[in-house]
Amino acid sequence: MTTTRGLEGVVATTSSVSSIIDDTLTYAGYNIDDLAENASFEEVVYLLWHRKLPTKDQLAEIKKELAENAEIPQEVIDHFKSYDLKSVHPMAALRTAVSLLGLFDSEADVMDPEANYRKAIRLQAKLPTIVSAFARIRKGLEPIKPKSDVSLAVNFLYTLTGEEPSGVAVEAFNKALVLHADHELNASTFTARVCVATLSDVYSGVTAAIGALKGPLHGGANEAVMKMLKEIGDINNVESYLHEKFSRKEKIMGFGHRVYRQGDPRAKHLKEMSEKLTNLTGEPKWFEISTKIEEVVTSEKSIPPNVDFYSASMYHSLGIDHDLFTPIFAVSRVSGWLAHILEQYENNRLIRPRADYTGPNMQKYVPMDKRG
Ligand SMILES: CC(=O)SCCNC(=O)CCNC(=O)[C@H](O)C(C)(C)COP(=O)(O)OP(=O)(O)OC[C@H]1O[C@@H](n2cnc3c(N)ncnc32)[C@H](O)[C@@H]1OP(=O)(O)O
Ligand SMILES: O=C([O-])CC(=O)C(=O)O
Repeated sequence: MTTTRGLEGVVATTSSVSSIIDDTLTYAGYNIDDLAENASFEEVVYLLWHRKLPTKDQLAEIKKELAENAEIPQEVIDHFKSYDLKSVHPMAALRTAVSLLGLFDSEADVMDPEANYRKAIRLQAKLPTIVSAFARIRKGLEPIKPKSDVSLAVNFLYTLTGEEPSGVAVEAFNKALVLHADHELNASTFTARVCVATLSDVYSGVTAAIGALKGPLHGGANEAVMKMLKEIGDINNVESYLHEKFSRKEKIMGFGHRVYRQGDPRAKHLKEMSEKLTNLTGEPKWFEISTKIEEVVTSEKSIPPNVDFYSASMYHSLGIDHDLFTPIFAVSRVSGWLAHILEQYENNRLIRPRADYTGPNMQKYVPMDKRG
């Protein structure tokens, strides 16, 4: 048996949801640059789930369905309130809340395609509300009821802050949602597919995926980037900080990618937004530190930034708590997970690779009193 560590380069399934070919990312054949400039997040959700752009009526319908399903059960809110949330990471809270949500869905274990689509709508609609409710409850604030007639981007920012978001904030947030929505067979999507390939349910698949996204080698990197920016604190500290990291052979968060070689096509959009928003908020230093980091890491290590690098300073400029960056990634990526989960059910086969055993052989059972 030959082993491929980390399954690098292994093609584990076919998929028509998204593709990465020669460093170009497409959702159902539409280039990410095109979608980032032109599409609403709801259009992208529809595209990922149906592989075609919605008509005006179809878009109105999915927007209505998402807005109408955005409220979460009072029990989930009460559950959050029953914990001391100071030391709870919002990704752990989200993972638990999604699992809990399944208990309030009478269709949770109904496996027909229509029921699974309805669950996809409910999950996509409720994830933003879970994140904003958690963020408020841990500050001693009451959660805010989502509106039934606004976009998902508006609803998230509104239920987070209680204020009508500015046009600039909505535009930037919508674009970030579009850019994070899907990414072929990344670790969390693969996790979701492995889970539901046992014919487990949609809630289990999404719960498992959230767990995989949480780690700093995957979605958790955006929070880690902001931590690094704060540790550096001043543009004059960038080189010494990075050189110390290089000498300790530590990874620089927000750089590198398993698939992209020349660079992540999403990073330039986030870089543009980070520049604009950090200037608008009067804190250009976060952008300046970021570009200096990029300059040093690319010139000395030839490793380009990924999607998690400039999203950090961009979300910071929107006034979002740093540990909510990864949950926001999940708010967008759940659209991709759900597209892949539905695709997996359509043509399912159990996913079960092999392991090359490296332990001892021919061991004989030793009674307890003879063990050294
Ligand atoms: C949404 C996302 O998930 S995007 C990725 C988010 N994650 C991060 O930003 C964390 C930092 N980056 C990384 O850890 C990696 O680049 C990953 C996890 C993204 C990809 O990992 P892999 O494909 O397994 O690459 P691997 O870790 O083997 O790195 C290959 C080489 O590049 C180096 N390298 C890769 N990324 C980095 C980095 N960010 N900083 C410094 N060196 C790096 C490794 O040290 C290794 O060097 P070596 O061959 O001398 O040992
Ligand atoms: O594809 C990957 O390995 C990670 C990534 O960029 C993503 O999930 O967006």
